[in-house]
Amino acid sequence: MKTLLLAVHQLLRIAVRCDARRLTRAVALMAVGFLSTPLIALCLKSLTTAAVAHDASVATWLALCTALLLVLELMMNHFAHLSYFELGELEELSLQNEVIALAHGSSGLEQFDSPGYADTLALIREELPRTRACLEAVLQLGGLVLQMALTSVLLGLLDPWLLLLPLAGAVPVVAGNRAQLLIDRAKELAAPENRLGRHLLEVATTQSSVKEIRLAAAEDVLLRRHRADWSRASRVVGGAQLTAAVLRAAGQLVFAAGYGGAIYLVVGRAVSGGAGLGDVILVITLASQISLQVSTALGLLTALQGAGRTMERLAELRGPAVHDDDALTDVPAVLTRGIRLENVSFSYPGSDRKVLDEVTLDIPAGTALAVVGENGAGKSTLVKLLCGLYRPTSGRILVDGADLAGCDARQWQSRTGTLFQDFARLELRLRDNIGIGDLGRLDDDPALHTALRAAEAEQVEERVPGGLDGLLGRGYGDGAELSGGQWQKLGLARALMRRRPLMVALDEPASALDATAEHALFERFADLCAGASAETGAITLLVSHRFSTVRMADLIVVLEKGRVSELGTHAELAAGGGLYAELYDLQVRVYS
Ligand SMILES: Nc1ncnc2c1ncn2[C@@H]1O[C@H](COP(=O)(O)OP(=O)(O)OP(=O)(O)O)[C@@H](O)[C@H]1O
Repeated sequence: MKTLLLAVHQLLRIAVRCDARRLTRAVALMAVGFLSTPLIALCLKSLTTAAVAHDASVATWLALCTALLLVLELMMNHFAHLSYFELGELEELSLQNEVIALAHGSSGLEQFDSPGYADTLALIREELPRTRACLEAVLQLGGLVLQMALTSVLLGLLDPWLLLLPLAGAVPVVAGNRAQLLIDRAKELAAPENRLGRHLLEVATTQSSVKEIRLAAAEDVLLRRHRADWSRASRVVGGAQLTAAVLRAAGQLVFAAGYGGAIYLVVGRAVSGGAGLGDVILVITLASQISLQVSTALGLLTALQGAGRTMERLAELRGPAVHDDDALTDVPAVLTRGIRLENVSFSYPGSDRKVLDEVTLDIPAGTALAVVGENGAGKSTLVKLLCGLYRPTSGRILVDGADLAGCDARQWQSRTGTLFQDFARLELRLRDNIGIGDLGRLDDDPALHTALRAAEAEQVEERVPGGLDGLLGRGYGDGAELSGGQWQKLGLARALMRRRPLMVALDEPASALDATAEHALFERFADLCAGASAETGAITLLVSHRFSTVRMADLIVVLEKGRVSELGTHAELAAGGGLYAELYDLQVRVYS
């Protein structure tokens, strides 16, 4: 019941916010349409009585009234639909906007590491299109309540015992409600299997993975796993569906008994002379209407119960608001001292394993710092912490002496340009791919071209029909397909769009580039870093496994199992005989 009321409240609230006048018109039209139905039964009763009494003129008027009410019953819902169907679409849009806002409501990423959060988000995404029809369900349910109230009055006036009939009608509604709860709970239990099933389907059918799956002939393995996951999920949901069907049938049996009892009562009174033929017609008509009302209400409640669950899930997403609400300090306009990591340790949410362990590191303003280390050493994690996407589990990150945890993270992020190792391939216009790096300059073609040049990506633009306004990828349209290296260059151009950055962090920016492109990129890049450093004292952070690039940095830090094992210039570390020297020698030998 709470879930249902939540759905009704939220859907009406959003509709009022979207267009209160249109909603009022729809409610009025629906009310007229729904109230017509029991009035038809009343007219039929009087019509029968007039006909039995051979009163032709009253019978004629009543026949006209019945016809008019029938027209109202049929037409009002149709006109109401014209008012509320667009409202339903606006509701869905408003909820979609809220989901996007919630997913990005925090500057951090912690919530995305929780499997519960992922499940909730996946379920909401799946259910949202269904909310479009839910405003109609709320209005119809309101109409049914009015209809039921008028029906009860008419039955009660005839015989107070007949008031039991609408009560019997409530039994299948309550049973249906319970049944739906059982199904919802089962769906939640099966959510992880369903999520895995959907993911396997995606893995097996998306272009990026399909070639390797085919070469490995792994489709059978995936199919078997997919089938096993779905059948585990459907066993859980199937069991609940069966119990729910039994519950619903029991509720409907109670109503059928009430229906038979009411007709038996009024026919018995007619036989004994206590009621007229018109009364029998009234009860039979109203009882049939109640039967229809009950089955309609069951369908509507099911839809609204689902919408209520979606609203509850949205409330869950609103719940874990992540640490953006404290009094925040501004980030400095320019870096004078630099960034200091002070005993920084970090474990990902839900894990005790320290990915970074007591890292202490001074990065003076204007420094180009390279971070090296073996796979899994914690390099990308360090970048994410420096971007304010995660907070250290313990220790502090100081930006010119101010704790990053106390700074306005969004402001800090707006002063950092970052290319992640798993950079986004935005299957949108070329312009969006770069312009998202500085939304204020999305339509500033010269700025976009400068970023493209800086990332050595001018040729990518030439390759895209329509240039900056051309579509990339086949996500939703027939866009240009790019190579991995070309996508990476766009990611870099995006990172370089930031104006007056305080930190530019590039995580493996050349992993998909050929040697010539890499060399050209770093020559251009060194100039850019020098410019940014002179302007704002910006720090450049480069994560790379390629020592030809790393050696150009002012300072190099080596991470080993989340700890700083070496720190110095290339010359110092190469002569130091540690892991850096070992990896550097190995790479020089391999390439020579
Ligand atoms: N979102 C996450 N949740 C839990 N653990 C994670 C997450 N991301 C990374 N890790 C773990 O943290 C450790 C460090 O990962 P990270 O990506 O920082 O390493 P890296 O040094 O950048 O490695 P590579 O050179 O392979 O890119 C790894 O053991 C990884 O499994």
